[in-house]
Amino acid sequence: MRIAILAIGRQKGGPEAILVADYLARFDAVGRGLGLGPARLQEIEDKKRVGESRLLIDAIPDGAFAVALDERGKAISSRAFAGLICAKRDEGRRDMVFLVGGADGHTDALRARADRLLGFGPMVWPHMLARAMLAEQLYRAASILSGAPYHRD
Ligand SMILES: C[S@@+](CC[C@H](N)C(=O)[O-])C[C@H]1O[C@@H](n2cnc3c(N)ncnc32)[C@H](O)[C@@H]1O
Repeated sequence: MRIAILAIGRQKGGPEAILVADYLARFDAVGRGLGLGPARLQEIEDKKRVGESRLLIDAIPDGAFAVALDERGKAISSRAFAGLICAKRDEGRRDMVFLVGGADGHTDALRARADRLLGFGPMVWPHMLARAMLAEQLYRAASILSGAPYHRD
């Protein structure tokens, strides 16, 4: 199952970009044996929130399970997150995508389109940091599913 982070904004270099690239490469290395990956980051740019959310919706591949990252979303444990990815893979989904908004967040239309709203708690995180946190959780999920000792409860 292919994974994509569809994210508003472009980042040229910087610590968050290094973290995203590093964790997605680690995800691919562990996920290869699990039927997971490749994982990619697709950056999308627009200047208005409505336009941004529309571009994110349009970038969702047909049949993909879409998870919108949103501070209003439900927070789940890393093991539950791994379980969600595993369940979508086992359903035979070809794509799972994660939608990260810009400075103004997502529209109601995007939230309605998403199959799941995922929160990292009620605090608002910078969108570039949210990407990096998500990439780490993807790697952690793959490690959990592979039985590697990276994750400790
Ligand atoms: C700066 S935040 C947008 C905040 C905006 N006030 C809103 O209403 O969503 C940019 C993006 O980062 C992600 N993000 C920020 N904090 C988050 C959190 N606590 N949980 C999940 N995603 C978060 C979301 O994808 C959000 O659209």
